[in-house]
Amino acid sequence: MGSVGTVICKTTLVCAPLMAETVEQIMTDMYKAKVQGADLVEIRLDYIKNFQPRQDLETILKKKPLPVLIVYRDAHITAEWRGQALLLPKWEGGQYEGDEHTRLETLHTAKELGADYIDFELKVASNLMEELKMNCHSGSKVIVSCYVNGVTPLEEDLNRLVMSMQSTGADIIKLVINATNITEISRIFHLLSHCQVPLIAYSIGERGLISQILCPKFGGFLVYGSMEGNSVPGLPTLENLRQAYKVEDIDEDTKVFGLISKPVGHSKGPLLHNPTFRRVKYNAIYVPMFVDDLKDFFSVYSSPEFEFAGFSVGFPYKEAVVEFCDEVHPLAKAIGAVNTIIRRSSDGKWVGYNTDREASITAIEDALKHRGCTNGETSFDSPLAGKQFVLAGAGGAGRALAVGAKSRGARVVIFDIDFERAKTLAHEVSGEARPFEEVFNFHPEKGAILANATPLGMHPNTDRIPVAEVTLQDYRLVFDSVYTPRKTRLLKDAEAAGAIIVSGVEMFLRQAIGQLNLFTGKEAPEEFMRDIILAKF
Ligand SMILES: O=C1C[C@@](O)(C(=O)O)C[C@@H](O)[C@@H]1O
Repeated sequence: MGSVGTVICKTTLVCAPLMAETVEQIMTDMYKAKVQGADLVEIRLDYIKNFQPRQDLETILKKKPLPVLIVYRDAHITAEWRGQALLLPKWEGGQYEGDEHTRLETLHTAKELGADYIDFELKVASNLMEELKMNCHSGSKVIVSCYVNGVTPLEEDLNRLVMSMQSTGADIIKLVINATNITEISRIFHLLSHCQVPLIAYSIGERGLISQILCPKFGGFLVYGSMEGNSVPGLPTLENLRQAYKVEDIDEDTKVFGLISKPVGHSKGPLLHNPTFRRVKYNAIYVPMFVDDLKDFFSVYSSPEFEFAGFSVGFPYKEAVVEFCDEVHPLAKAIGAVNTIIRRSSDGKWVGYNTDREASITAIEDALKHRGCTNGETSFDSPLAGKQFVLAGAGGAGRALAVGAKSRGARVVIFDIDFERAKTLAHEVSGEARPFEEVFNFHPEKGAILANATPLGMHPNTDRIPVAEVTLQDYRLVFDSVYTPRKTRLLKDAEAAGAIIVSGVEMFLRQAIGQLNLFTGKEAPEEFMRDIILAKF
């Protein structure tokens, strides 16, 4: 798709919205935004207290270290699109309570004083355009903006809306939606690829994040990034745009990979995969994809026009995603869970893999070996052989652990809140399922291994552990597949009880190494990836 559209902008700009209450603070923030990598700033005049239009604009525009986009939002502004009230999203919401004439006069003054861009809402733009164009001796560009806060219009309706915005004679168009499903973002990608005028188009919120990060691939005019310490909900930070995603390096040929999960914001995948792609000189980007419905997601994004090249699959989709793969690697099939999908370049088919199994089991084995817990005569025997392996959670991650432990000769005991699910998995690994109610009274064999594959312990449930604390002393090793936080409460308690502990970070790193090999077809730089993990966690 990136290749078929009319790509207007060669380089997408990064813009920091500033909402300070004093002109002094705006000046300070402008310099900070520049240091943090912004190409321009959007200044919200309506946030300035005791605003003196001409005087304050002169101060701001005379000394600006970066190009400036001026916005002056009315507190009551709504626009009409097909009879539906269009309200502003919160961070874009206006503060100005005065009369409309003064507001528009102020925007004209900003233009006259040399603001680089001025934003007019669609509702007022049509009447103003003639006047603005006649008065075009200043170099300011006019942005005509519109915010759709209700249901995202269908593609034809969005096209019509963009055309009506275009017909105002705007230099640049800005359209903001509030997507309730990631599939709605595909409409933004279409618009960005095909619009004849420079376009700023994105959705706010967690489901909309990809519209912002991938905007350079589809030729968007600018992307917003919030400043450090000033983060705006639903916007990426300047730091992430510049350092993790390096949006300046994204072009229409950049391959898109993403993590399909819900929730997704906790993942450290983008911080690990993106620098690694650059390290191995692979033109790709890895983004969080907040997915509500796998069927909808694949029905829209399987289309080759979006050029999505592969996915990591996280909680809670590792088992359900199997049916959306055209082929599944035998190992993943045996596990019944997929955490990696790639689009095979020869035929465009989705092929599913599992890199969790080896990642988790080798992390546990290496920790045991490191502490001298070998088993059997030769170093080829797994230290897990013959051990009791107690597993909490029989979902996607639990399946990988159970099948892995069984392959190493361990005896698996499974707890899951869903007893049927525990029984099914136990049957597959010739293990034993126990009702969840028993988990807090369950006393393992001395020297057993405990693995948590439930989300307990992960934010926001950081205080919870999946077994009774008193039983922890019986375990030789405790593993937690949760990796945010690095040391969960389970691991802290287990360490205090004398067990060897293995953090989910180790599994996370190893599964990502396996994924990177599959994503790029190149050998993953393991030391480089390990160093990132050490620095970022
Ligand atoms: O379990 C995990 C973690 C993960 O979901 C993440 O949070 O980045 C990514 C998955 O590939 C992996 O199997």
